[in-house]
Amino acid sequence: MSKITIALAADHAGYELKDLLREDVKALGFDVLDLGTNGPDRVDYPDFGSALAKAIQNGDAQTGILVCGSGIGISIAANRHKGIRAALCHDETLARLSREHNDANVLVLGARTTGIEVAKACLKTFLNTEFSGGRHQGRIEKLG
Ligand SMILES: O=C(CO)[C@H](O)[C@H](O)[C@H](O)COP(=O)(O)O
Repeated sequence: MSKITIALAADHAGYELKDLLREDVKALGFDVLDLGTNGPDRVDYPDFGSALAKAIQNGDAQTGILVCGSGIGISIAANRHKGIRAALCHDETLARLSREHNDANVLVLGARTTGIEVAKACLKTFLNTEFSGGRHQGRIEKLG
């Protein structure tokens, strides 16, 4: 069976946290698709949120991690794409619920709002939590 690929992307505000999380993703045994950005030069978060959403839509990755300054702009960008359920999470409870109830396929973090240890905990919980299905399944389907 082929390994699950996790795509990561960030803007200039989020690339350092993205790079830290990339190592955690690898350590958990997943393949990684890093879509940048890779330095502090200013870039536009819609470009990176959209690139990651397209990578999931076309099957290059099954799950995504997005980071911008607040997490808000890059969430909006990703969620404009059909089939993408990007969840901006500020703690482990939200990361768990985003998987159990919303079957989120993209975890979004704000590098300027969330500390490194909380971000790492959110990542681990997100990747280790299954969708609960049941009453939540029909709600997911209504999202399109
Ligand atoms: O947080 C963001 C969008 O919601 C982005 O990271 C932007 O960088 C943020 O809007 C701040 O922009 P700046 O160019 O870094 O001042």
